[in-house]
Amino acid sequence: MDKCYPISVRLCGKKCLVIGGGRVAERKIISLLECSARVTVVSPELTERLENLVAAGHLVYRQGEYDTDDLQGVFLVIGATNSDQVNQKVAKDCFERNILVNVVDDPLSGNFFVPAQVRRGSLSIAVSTDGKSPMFARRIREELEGLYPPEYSELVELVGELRSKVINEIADEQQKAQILKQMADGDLMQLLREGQYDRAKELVKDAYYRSRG
Ligand SMILES: C[C@@]1(CC(=O)O)C2=NC(=C\c3[nH]c(c(CCC(=O)O)c3CC(=O)O)Cc3[nH]c(c(CC(=O)O)c3CCC(=O)O)/C=C3\N/C(=C\2)[C@@H](CCC(=O)O)[C@]3(C)CC(=O)O)/[C@H]1CCC(=O)O
Ligand SMILES: NC(=O)c1ccc[n+]([C@@H]2O[C@H](COP(=O)([O-])OP(=O)(O)OC[C@H]3O[C@@H](n4cnc5c(N)ncnc54)[C@H](O)[C@@H]3O)[C@@H](O)[C@H]2O)c1
Repeated sequence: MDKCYPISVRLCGKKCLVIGGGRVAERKIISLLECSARVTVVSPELTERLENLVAAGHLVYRQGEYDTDDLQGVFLVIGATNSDQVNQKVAKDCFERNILVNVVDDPLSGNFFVPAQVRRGSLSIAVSTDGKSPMFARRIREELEGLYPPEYSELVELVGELRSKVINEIADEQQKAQILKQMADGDLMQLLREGQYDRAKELVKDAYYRSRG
């Protein structure tokens, strides 16, 4: 198979459609909602958690079986029914309309996979085996969770904030590049490996304030 092209897609406000309302659909819907997508689910029935999300107004529900008309104005689709035939039809309809589609029971019939991921605020680490072994992806994700604990979230925010300042405040291109490099240099990674998060933050701030005199 050809290599997949990894991207991070912004789904804020985008209309996403999930076909099927079972366990797998639930997992995918929750991660779409976390990315502020506008999600519609089409299924004869829903899990209890999905019912609660509908009742709370976080999710639009069309009760019934998949129909091609459901694809109108949709940016991304997940085919998550337990019927291979229905999932295949969803994939075919999406291909004809150039819509992004993920098929949960037959990876190669869609045009994207959903990777296992570690989220630390704006830092995301995605693991995919191109559908070859979801369990292997899960195991690697679990290992990465230990290597990149929640403290990384604050650090990434801090680096992002100071990076914007450097870009706005410093005109000299060479000096700019040098400070940005210092803000993420070898010592920083060593401190992080040792779990010294406060000292790591100080190092980043120092690199910035030294540059400002
Ligand atoms: C990463 C994660 C994200 C998510 O789903 O949101 C995800 N699967 C996860 C878990 C998981 N899935 C399965 C098991 C049971 C053990 C096993 O079978 O290995 C476990 C383990 C568990 O549950 O812990 C069963 C399974 N999965 C797929 C099939 C169909 C097939 O392979 O044909 C079957 C067999 C169904 C059956 O017939 O029973 C297919 C896909 N699953 C994918 C993603 C995509 C490929 C990702 C990649 O490139 O590696 C892909 C292609 C579709 C897609 O893009 O969604 C999530 C990690 C959660 C985490 O991080 O903990
Ligand atoms: N991608 C993954 O990570 C992964 C993991 C486990 C299983 N799977 C596969 O995913 C599929 C779904 O698994 P599940 O545990 O969520 O199944 P499930 O039986 O819990 O849910 C299936 C849902 O699809 C709905 N549905 C059936 N026909 C429909 C139609 N015509 N239109 C709309 N909705 C319809 C059902 O009402 C139900 O809500 C299975 O085929 C399973 O083999 C994938």
